[in-house]
Amino acid sequence: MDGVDQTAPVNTRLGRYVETSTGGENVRAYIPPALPPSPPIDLLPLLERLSAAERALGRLDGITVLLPSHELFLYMYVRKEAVLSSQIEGTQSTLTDLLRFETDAEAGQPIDDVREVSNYVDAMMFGLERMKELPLSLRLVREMHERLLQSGRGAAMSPGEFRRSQNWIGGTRPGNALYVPPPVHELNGVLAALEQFLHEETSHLPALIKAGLIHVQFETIHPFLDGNGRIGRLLVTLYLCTRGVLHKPLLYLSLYLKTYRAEYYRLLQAVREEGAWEAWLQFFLEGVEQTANQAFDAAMRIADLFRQDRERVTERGERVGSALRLHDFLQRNPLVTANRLGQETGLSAPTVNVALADLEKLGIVAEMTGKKRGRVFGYTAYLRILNEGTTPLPTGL
Ligand SMILES: Nc1ncnc2c1ncn2[C@@H]1O[C@H](COP(=O)(O)OP(=O)(O)OP(=O)(O)O)[C@@H](O)[C@H]1O
Repeated sequence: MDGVDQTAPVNTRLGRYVETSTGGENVRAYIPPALPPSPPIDLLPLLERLSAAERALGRLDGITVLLPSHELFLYMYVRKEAVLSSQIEGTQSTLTDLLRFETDAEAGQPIDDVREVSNYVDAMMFGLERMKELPLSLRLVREMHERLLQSGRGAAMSPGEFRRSQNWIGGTRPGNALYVPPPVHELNGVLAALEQFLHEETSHLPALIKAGLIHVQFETIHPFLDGNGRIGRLLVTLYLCTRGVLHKPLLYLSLYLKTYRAEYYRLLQAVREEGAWEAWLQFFLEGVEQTANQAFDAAMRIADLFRQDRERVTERGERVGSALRLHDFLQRNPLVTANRLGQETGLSAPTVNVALADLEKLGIVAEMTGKKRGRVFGYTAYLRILNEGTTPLPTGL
């Protein structure tokens, strides 16, 4: 490398640069060394954070036993993550838009935005199912990517395929980019090494630490033309599931990474430029702890809400059976059309209408469109908990 001080100690955590030409310009592309970092991660200053994150994660994982409705929570949580993760990417859809889209009701945001979020849900659900038959691997990552970009804006960005052209991050052209990931001819090598690290057991690093290393390495490689952030965030959760740290995919870091985006990007950059893995890991573990605690707290509040609302419906004493049936259905579908409620619960249209009016009087549901036809009902307090943190940022942030 030019300009390297030959007397300075070599930082073996750093990779190498190669000249490559793209967009008519010569740029220096970075090739990261394989994981784990060498010299090894200094775990001592991380221990306190690590054990706090592990505790929080264990508590969250425990709700799958504690909470009878954990499948519902997971179902909604996957959707919330899809909204947040897609907002990082720039779509303005809200959870309500997604749920409306899924109930065939009109969404408030451009259809492309909502479709993108819906594709993300699809990619996640697919990945979770596929992991039952295939180990976490490059193949699985590509298959998820194919679903993520299956339609809408992403369709032109080679869904399911690792890139065949040079990309860059930050800046308006390769020449002024913040970072240029590995050139195409080096991709196979760095990706194979990453795949190997997904399965290695000789480093004896804690699974959470490894999840943090894997995320950064994936972003540094940036193997796709688009969707690297979303797939890289998903990788963290799927990895923790394969390692048995989580029994259900309940941890999603998007809100944390969105909230502290500038710091997040700075730390990614510092790993590459200085080998500053420990600083990144501090930040990552803090994120795991915060996120796991928030998710646990939300799950508990949701369980309480369901119980209290059930009691309120029962105490009313009139037409309890049909109102409870609707309440039950709304827990799985907090946004639903009156027509669908009839179809799914087997109740007649007049019975559904009366039960809805009862639930409205109790303040449990509210009509969302203000229209006479195609009415959509929402389980408002439940939606409020689910929507926490998902209000889109003003554009430009
Ligand atoms: N300086 C950087 N070095 C390495 N990776 C970076 C850097 N800045 C950002 N990134 C990563 O690149 C991701 C964005 O890549 P890409 O646009 O392909 O993904 P996306 O899923 O379409 O977008 P997003 O992550 O914004 O939702 C970021 O989420 C982050 O993980």
